[in-house]
Amino acid sequence: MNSKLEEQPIIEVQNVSKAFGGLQVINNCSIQVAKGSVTGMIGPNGAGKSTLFNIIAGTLPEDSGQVLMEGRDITHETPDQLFHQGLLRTFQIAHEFSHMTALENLMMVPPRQEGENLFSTWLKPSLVRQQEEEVRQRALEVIDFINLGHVKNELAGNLSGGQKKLLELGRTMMTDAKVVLLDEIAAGVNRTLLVDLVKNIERLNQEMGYTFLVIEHDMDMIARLCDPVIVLAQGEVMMEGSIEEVRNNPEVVEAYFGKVD
Ligand SMILES: Nc1ncnc2c1ncn2[C@@H]1O[C@H](COP(=O)(O)OP(=O)(O)OP(=O)(O)O)[C@@H](O)[C@H]1O
Repeated sequence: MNSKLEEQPIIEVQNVSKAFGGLQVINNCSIQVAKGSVTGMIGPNGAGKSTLFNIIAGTLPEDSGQVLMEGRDITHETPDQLFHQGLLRTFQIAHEFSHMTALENLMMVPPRQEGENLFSTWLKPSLVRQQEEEVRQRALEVIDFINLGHVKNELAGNLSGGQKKLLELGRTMMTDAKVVLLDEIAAGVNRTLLVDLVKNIERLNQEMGYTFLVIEHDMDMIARLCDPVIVLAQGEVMMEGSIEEVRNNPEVVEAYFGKVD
C-alpha cells in the first residue's frame, strides 16, 4: 500500500443497511476508504454497489448505519453540502449542458471555495469580470490536463462517449475535490480514451491528492488503477484485497460465474 496513505480513513461506512420494499439490498455493510487511495468496488450485477454509492453521495437515505468523512458524521448531509466539503461524484453531462461547449461546461461548475486572487481587484474593471476570467483560466488549464483542448469549443453533445467521460472528470477538477466517486466511468469508452482516463485519474490521485472510490465492471481498469479492491455481493463485503488476491479467491469467482464443479 502507498506509504503516503494516512491512518484515518477519509470515508468510513459503518453498518449501513438499506432495503427496497422487502429486498435487503445493503446488509449491515462497513467499508473504509483510505485517504490517498484509489479504492475499487466490484461485484456481480445487483450486488448493491450503486445503492451504497448513492448513500455515500447523499442522494439516497440509508435505513440504518452511518457514513463518516474524515471522522465526521455526514450521513444526513445533502449532495450540495457534501460538494462543499470536497466529496463529489461524476454525473453524465446533463441534456441541458449538451448545448454548451466543452469549455463552458467546465466553467459552469460552481466554485467550492473562493479562488486565490492573483491580482488585486483594482487591476480589473470589476470583481465579477475578474472572477469570470479566473474561472476561464482554470477551465483552460483543466481542458488541457484532460487532453480535450482541441475540442474545447465543440458542443458537449457532439463529443464522443469517451470524451464526455473525460469532461465529467474535468468537471470534478474545477473544484478542489478531496474524494471523487466514479460510477462505471469506463462504460462505452474506447480503449484509447480509456488510457487517457486512467492516466488522468492517476495524475489527480498522485499530483493533486484526490482519493477515488471507483465502481467498475471493466476489470482491466480496476487492475490498472485500484488498490485495494472491495468485493460486494448481496449487499455485504465479501472480501477486500489487492486485485491479485481478489482474482485468486474462489468465492469471488463463484459469485461472478456461479459454482464450477
Ligand atoms: N430505487 C430502487 N427501488 C427498488 N429496487 C431498487 C432500487 N434501486 C436499486 N434497486 C435494487 O437493488 C438491487 C441492487 O441494485 P444496485 O443498482 O445497487 O446494484 P449494483 O451492484 O450497482 O448493480 P449493477 O452492477 O448491475 O449496476 C437490485 O436488485 C436493484 O433492482
